[in-house]
Amino acid sequence: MDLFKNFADIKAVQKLEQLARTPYNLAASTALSPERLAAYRVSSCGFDFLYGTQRVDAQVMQALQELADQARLVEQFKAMKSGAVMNRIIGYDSEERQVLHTACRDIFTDKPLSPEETAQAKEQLDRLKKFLADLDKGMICNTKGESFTTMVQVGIGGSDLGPRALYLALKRYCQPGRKACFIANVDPDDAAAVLAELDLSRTLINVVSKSGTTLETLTNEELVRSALTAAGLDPARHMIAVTGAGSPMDDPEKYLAAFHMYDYIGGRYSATSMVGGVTLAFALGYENFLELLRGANAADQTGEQDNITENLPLLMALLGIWNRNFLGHNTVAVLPYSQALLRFPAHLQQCDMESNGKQVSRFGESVQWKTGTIVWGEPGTNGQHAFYQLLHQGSEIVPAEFIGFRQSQYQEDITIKGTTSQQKLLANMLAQSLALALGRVHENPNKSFAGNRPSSLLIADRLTPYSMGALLALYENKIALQGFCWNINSFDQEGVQLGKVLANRILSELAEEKEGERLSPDAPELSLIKAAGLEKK
Ligand SMILES: O=P(O)(O)OC[C@H]1O[C@](O)(CO)[C@@H](O)[C@@H]1O
Repeated sequence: MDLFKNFADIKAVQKLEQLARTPYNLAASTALSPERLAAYRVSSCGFDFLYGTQRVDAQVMQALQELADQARLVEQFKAMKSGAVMNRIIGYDSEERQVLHTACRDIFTDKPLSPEETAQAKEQLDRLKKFLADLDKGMICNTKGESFTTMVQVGIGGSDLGPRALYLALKRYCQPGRKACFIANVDPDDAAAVLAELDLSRTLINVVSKSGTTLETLTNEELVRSALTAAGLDPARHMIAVTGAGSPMDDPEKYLAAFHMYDYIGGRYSATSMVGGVTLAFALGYENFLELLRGANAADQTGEQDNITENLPLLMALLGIWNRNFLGHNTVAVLPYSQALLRFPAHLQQCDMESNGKQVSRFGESVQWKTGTIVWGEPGTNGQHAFYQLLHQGSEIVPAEFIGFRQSQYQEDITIKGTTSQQKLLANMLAQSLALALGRVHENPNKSFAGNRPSSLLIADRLTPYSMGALLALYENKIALQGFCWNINSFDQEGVQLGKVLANRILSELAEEKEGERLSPDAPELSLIKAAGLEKK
């Protein structure tokens, strides 16, 4: 495909390499002038993005725009949204799929970019709306005629992390008498702890797996089924499913209701499909889920702008590439100053690292440049009392992405010494960004801060379904745009397969399956089973 180009062959890359020899010094006395902080600011889909505390200047910004243009990033993004087969490795066996999670939220126009897929998304939304209405009207209820109050989502990876992060972020908006819980880990204690808290008779179990083959999810499905049976309940009245059309789990007979997602939606990009939709709409209400989609759609539209100062996900992507490929920083910390976003960094870890943790280009060649960044993070201010020491004075420079909101969600606050808790929270976020940039000169070396450490700030008025949807899609789009720039396939995950194969071999051995399927006596799996003390006596 002539849209694909190797990163190293892009002219702007050489220019950026030159510029990276003398990057902007954030610790210089006049570095953070009012003019700079006002100029390095972009507003989009309800967020203000402040990047005056990144190590960029006008020349770098110009070169990053050239990089975007020469790599045809926006064209690739539009091609993705319009249904081009972006999930592929040319010349090799690969998934060969479209990448159309954006179609799930392109539902607010008469002219969606991918009409067929948006029609499928709308069909699923209509079915969900009807299901929820039937629950409200009491047409679907337990055997005693009582309503369901809780939905437990059983799924893992993309079938858990995004939906869970969004639910926790928006719990404030739960409908009265509704809540959601999540079981992901095959660790039986995960399920036991969740189930112990529930009245199963008032609970719906939502089993979510795109492939319908994931070991953890299928195991937990059986575990929950047996818990229902043990409680004298009929699983057929309590269990619903979300799965890929045609997957082994796609058997409506087994479930009270079943919803579909499609192979053109990657697991880690599926939170705005039925994978997130069923649980979120049950707990938060259908209208709030639509608001989330509206916010995500706004971020998808922003991603079509050519100019990096009008295209926030592109700007975020390019600043990340500047830090990764040109300034040589290996990790990025995502630091939400919002307790509700506590699992958002975990979701981004999958979304980003499973997408861009690749070393083969879309031409099937080994890449000669750095790709995916290590993503991690925790909410502030808690993180300040944990790992920020390393951010300020450690030998590793970690670019930080701060996220904050001017107002709290619950609006229950207290003024102490003239400021509210929300102001204290935000003051800390701004202070951290400044401290990283400016540093401090001190005669005692142990008390001095070198500064000149990059960060950016993403600020909106409030964490609502709309702003959460926008935030989610800004990051999803940032990640895809970075993958396009690195010329890697951000939409497959071959790197998770080997571990699954080996786990299955170990499990066959532990299950003492038939002779022909047992491991040979010198197999490393067998030696490790013995060394770990897991051998059957
Ligand atoms: O939804 P599924 O098919 O159960 O997959 C769960 C997760 O497993 C993975 O394939 C990785 O093992 C993820 O990409 C995916 O989100």
